[in-house]
Amino acid sequence: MRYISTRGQSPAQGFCDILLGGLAPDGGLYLPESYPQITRAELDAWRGLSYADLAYAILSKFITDIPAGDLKAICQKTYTPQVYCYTRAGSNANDITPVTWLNQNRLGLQELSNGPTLAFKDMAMQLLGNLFEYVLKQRGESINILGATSGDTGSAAEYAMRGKDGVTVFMLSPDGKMSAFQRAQMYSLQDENIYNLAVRGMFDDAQDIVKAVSNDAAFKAKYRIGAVNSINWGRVAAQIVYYFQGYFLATQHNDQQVAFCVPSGNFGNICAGHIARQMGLPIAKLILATNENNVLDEFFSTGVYRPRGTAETHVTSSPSMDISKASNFERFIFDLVGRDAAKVRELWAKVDAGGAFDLNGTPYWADIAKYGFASGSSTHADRLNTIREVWVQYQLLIDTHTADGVKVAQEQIKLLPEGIAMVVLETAQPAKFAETIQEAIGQLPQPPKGLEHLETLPQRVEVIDPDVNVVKAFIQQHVAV
Ligand SMILES: Cc1ncc(COP(=O)(O)O)c(C=O)c1O
Ligand SMILES: N[C@@H](CCOP(=O)(O)O)C(=O)O
Repeated sequence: MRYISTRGQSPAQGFCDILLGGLAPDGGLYLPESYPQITRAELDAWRGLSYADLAYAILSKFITDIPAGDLKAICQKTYTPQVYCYTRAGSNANDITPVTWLNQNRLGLQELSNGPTLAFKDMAMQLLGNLFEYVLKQRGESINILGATSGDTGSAAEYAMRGKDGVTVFMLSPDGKMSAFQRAQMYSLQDENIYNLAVRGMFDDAQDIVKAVSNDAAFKAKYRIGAVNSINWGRVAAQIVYYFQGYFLATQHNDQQVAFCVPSGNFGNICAGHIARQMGLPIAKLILATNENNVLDEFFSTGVYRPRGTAETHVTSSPSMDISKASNFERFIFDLVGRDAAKVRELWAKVDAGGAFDLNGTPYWADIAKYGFASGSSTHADRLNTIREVWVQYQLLIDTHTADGVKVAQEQIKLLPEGIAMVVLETAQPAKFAETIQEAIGQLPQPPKGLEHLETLPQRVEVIDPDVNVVKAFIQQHVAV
């Protein structure tokens, strides 16, 4: 399998090369030359596989430059109930991402946050850590990861990479915008290969810095800069797997369809759902849920994509989705415009200059329905109501991001044909957002065993201005060349 850039001006490369490289040299994002198509016989054969075997079956279609035995061993090592151990009481830990039904097999929650940092990022990041280690060892190389987080990618990456030979992590986070638990998860790590930099700004400022560094070819090569955000195709590829698993757990046979509702910010999670659907997984609808930062809901409702600046980006109680410039959205638009890279370049010339684009009235917009998207958004009040309602009605505690998903799913389920189940992706555990949970139900969530004292540990973080040169200088000081 070869990978091409959404901007069309970089040579096609194999998986292991793009795994270490992140952004394409032309500033675009990598995608497979074409999506593998799943036959009905394959879908039938995959029903009932363990998560690790399913991951291997799917990922081996995308990763053709790692020997089959090695890739299988990496999947087996990654997807175990020991790694994904924070399962909800009563759920089957062997499913890795179990589905809990709220409403008679109609509305379900797929638990994606049972990994070490209690968010869905662990689903892909644990695999990425093992893939990095494998590829770097094969090549005798090292890598310096530069990432941006709004709360969950950072800790997931740091837990996946801590102590790994040849890997150093520089993680940018928005100063003061994450929850106390999220800050403690990252900043309490004392490992020598982990550096936390809190940027005076929002996530989008941090992500812009990551992209600017990645677009400086000479710096990137000299300091061996790699990516762990979902701009890295490896992240998206690994996320495809749980859509298949969710489908199998939510249905009895492969003639059925499922709708997924996905709490969204950077468009990485739902992008994986889009690709699963393009591969032939019977997904009736992909429903995108945003918080008050509703740029993506605006696009799917109007055809206008208008990323917003820091001043227009709200600090909300689902902070990991406080994103106004969704990097993965470019991958979807590449497909929507018929994989016309020149068109993507034209649209992103506007976006990169701080502008917007409007596809309404174009042939692309006329085609949008065939991709199966719907969308909605949620507010702080909605979030509190949803958390309270799910707690009172079902005795289940959900986090603030999942609550955004449940709120939108409840609106959209009315539009689905009977017999199609709606699965909301549960993207984090409530313990990460204790303050809002207390506001919603009047009591604090119970932190998982072993994590009760996390917030009392000493923290190590450097606060910096949102300036690419400051970040480059920091890397130069801490990396030997
Ligand atoms: C808990 C949680 N939910 C939802 C999202 C949104 O996912 P994505 O950015 O892939 O759209 C994030 C961050 O990405 C997150 O951390
Ligand atoms: N919500 C994310 C933001 C980064 O998203 P990514 O999936 O592109 O890494 C976070 O929690 O950090």
